[in-house]
Amino acid sequence: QFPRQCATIESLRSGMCCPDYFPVFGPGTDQCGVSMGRGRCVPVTVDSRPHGPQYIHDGQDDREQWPIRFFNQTCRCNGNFSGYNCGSCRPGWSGPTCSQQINIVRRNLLDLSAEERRRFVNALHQAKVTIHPDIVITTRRREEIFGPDGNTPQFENISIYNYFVWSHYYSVRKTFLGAGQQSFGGIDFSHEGPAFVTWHRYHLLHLERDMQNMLQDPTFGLPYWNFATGQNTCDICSDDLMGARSNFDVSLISQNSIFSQWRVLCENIEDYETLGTICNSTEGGPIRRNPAGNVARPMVQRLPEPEDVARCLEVGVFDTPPFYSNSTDSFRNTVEGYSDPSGKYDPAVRSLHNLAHLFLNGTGGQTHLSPNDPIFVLLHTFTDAVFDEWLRRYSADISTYPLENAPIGHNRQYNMVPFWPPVTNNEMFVTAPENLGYSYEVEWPGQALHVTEMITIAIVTALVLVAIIFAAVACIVRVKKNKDELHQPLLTDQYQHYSDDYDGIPRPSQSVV
Ligand SMILES: O=C1C=c2cc(C(=O)O)[nH]c2=CC1=O
Repeated sequence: QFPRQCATIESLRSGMCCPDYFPVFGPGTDQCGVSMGRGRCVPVTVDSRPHGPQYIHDGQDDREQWPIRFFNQTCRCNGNFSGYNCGSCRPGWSGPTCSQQINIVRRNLLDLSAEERRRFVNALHQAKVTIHPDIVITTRRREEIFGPDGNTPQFENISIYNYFVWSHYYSVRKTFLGAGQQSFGGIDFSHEGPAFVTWHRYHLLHLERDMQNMLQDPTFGLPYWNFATGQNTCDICSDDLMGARSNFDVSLISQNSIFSQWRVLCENIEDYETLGTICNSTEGGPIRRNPAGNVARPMVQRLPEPEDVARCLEVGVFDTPPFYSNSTDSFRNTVEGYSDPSGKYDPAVRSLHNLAHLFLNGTGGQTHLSPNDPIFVLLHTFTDAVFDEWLRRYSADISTYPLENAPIGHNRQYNMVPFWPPVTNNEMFVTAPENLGYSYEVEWPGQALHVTEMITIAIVTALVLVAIIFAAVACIVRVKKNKDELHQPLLTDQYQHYSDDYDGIPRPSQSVV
């Protein structure tokens, strides 16, 4: 969450986190790359608009008005420069002066060749075991951050992938209210509100960027898992991808997969909640996964259908009051999966993103743990692809993204917790190819038909058919009649009489034809 350079007593005491970019003349001489015009150190801007009624313990949580409890000065970078010291480029830009535009393609995992699959799995594993070069995590709440002796800052190193896991945990952890008191759970900075899509978008961008740097490959793109194919099986759970099922334990991953060796972070949730501690980088047990195996909840033994995605994309309003998990006719609540795919809120329903999580039935289905299962990455890139398609179809209409009164952390201008440098939800509400330098190689299912539409189409088709039959019959009758007329004898009775009488001499009452 914070740059290693800022994890010091001095930095915390001063509230300033503006690391040098290229300090030729000693520490503090090139804060934010100021000497080369990359950026400068400025006060942090925080969202101080009111939040919704769900959170009732103002003043008690370090994540309020993020990141002001830790730092109040940060780098603001110029142009396309970006990052904690303005040493990197904004998404979509690369090169030494960040002037080259780039586009990363995120592809369907199942479309990757055998070699591409192998490289992706290896890259994930490398991220799991490589210490993050820039970021450290806090392992205590702010009031305990100076350590027991008041002089030992409570930060830890963490691997690149484990930082991805930890940042999700930190965004969903409960508010500690004191020893002996129950922690407060009505708080979540990344789910059940409009920031669901923006937060997870940034979360993925961060991992993708970290992996690009680790691999020294600026073209590396995260693939996606289309979890809405109409099949109710985990089609990416094979040993060349996310790992098959173990033959020895239905809820473990096969030993032929490297992911069977992964160990999960943030398991000791009861400890964190009762002791007021924070998950650290210590790993625990293996990933558990039992797709479609939750016999106690048959509703989550299936995956979403392609029509569910098509229908969800027809919900044209981004979010609706109360901007929470009970919002109805809200695209965000529909793709998140608390509403049915047509947008109607129903407390008994789990669809799209939520259904895919619950289908995994194990580590990937528990919010504080879910990113430990690498399927999380692929499930969320697909969810982000749906969000991006929505942004394209509705011209990124932000008018229904609330500026205030959304659940805490979800207002439009709120800095997403726990990222550094500060980045607002607003900044992720843009079409990805044009603004963030990546796009999805994906085909969307056709427009879904509602039952009423299907009935209307059936009735209209039937009426048209009846009309065609009538017209055809009328046509046949008319043709037949015309034919009959043509076959009339050329000399009628009347003509015969006339010709019988005709002697070649015209008379006033007779005429020659
Ligand atoms: O990891 C997650 C697990 C989830 C379970 C639900 C649910 O609807 O019960 N939602 C989830 C979101 C997650 O991110």
